[in-house]
Amino acid sequence: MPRVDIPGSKSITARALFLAAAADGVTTLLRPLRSDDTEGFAEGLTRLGYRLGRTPGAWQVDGRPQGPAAAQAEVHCRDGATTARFLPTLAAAGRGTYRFDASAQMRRRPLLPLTRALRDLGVDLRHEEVEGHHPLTVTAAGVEGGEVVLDAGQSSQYLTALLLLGPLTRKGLRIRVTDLVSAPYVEITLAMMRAFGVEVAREGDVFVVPPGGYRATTYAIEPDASTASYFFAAAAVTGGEVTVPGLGTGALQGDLGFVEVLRRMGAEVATGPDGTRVRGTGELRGVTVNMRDISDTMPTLAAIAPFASGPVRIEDVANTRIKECDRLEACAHNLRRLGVDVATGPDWIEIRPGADGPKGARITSYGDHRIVMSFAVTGLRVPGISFDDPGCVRKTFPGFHEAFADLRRDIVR
Ligand SMILES: O=C(O)C1=C[C@@H](OP(=O)(O)O)[C@@H](O)[C@H](O)C1
Ligand SMILES: C=C(OP(=O)(O)O)C(=O)O
Repeated sequence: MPRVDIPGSKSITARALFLAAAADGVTTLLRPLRSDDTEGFAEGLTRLGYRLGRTPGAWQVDGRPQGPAAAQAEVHCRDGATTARFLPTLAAAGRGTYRFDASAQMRRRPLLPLTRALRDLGVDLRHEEVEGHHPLTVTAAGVEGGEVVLDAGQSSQYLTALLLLGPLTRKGLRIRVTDLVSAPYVEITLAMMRAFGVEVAREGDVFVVPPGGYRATTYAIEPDASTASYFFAAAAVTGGEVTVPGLGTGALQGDLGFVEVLRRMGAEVATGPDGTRVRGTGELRGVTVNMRDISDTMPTLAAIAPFASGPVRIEDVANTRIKECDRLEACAHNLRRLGVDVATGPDWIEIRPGADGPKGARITSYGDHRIVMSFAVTGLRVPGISFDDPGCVRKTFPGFHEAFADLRRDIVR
């Protein structure tokens, strides 16, 4: 029965790099994710003047509580929203002039609520072309701190960026949050700040972050739960069994909650201290599910929905329209090409499986790793599925196609 070693979490690697760079001392990160997003994050730190030592299983970072060593830098954030939102925020704590640009895809994605909050805190930040989008320049002179109001209804990454900045400010931060999406990602942030010596207090909708900086440590990165969703889904649709070690009851990532959706649909799920196992039972029921907390797994569910015995309705996922692509439309377009009946609304998608089942088609990737990885799961049961841009998986899992081919050999009878 396949045990699948899933690469490290993108979200945890990005936060760990920020925290290690900001900490006093040398931090060792164990099992970091090596992918375009996290390599881009690490390269950005190097450009800002941080010293990183990298071997395949461990990265060492020389922390600088006073901020970037470089007085001037140009950083290209590639496609990574964590890079594009966290690094300008880190740079604001230093002294110098830092310019950030990103890929065409990332340039389209917003960050105005974050940059507005940084400006409210006194940071000199200019968008060069379109207000609230990359490219932008931060002319940094340290951050005093104080109270700030933030709308994180588009992205929790705005809140994570400010939380991570808090201990680097002179007075600390009080962040009043008016709306919040993807809330479990904030829990990851708080747990990791704790591991680097900072306890954030909560007073209703206010997050209180103390000043005083971070402590360097050795930090082990858990496997990526969003990546694991493709392997769990594969078990559910093929009647196979998949165990992912390292994602157990103590896991930090909300996306592990995707297995609860599979359980509701009929799969057998066992989560223990050391990992999670999913077994397909041959039954896959329709389901209505709110995915506001775990929306990176929306495409995974959409791609297996055609095999369900009834309609699958996914709700409260408006912000999937401002990810690597408009994921609701990308899923709908590709499902229709497979011959599946689909409807979408501003924040929902409903997939109505037909009697004939899906047929093969060339999937439009939209440069989105999750579209490719999700429809690869559909391809386990539908012959003739191919992709126009299979390589875009490099954003979070460059070895995905090889790992999935191994899984196919093991579980598809
Ligand atoms: O903080 C993070 O690491 C992430 C938060 C989520 O984004 P939003 O908060 O924008 O939904 C998630 O979709 C993304 O893949 C990673
Ligand atoms: C939305 C995603 O990435 P990010 O926002 O970090 O670019 C993702 O990985 O699905």
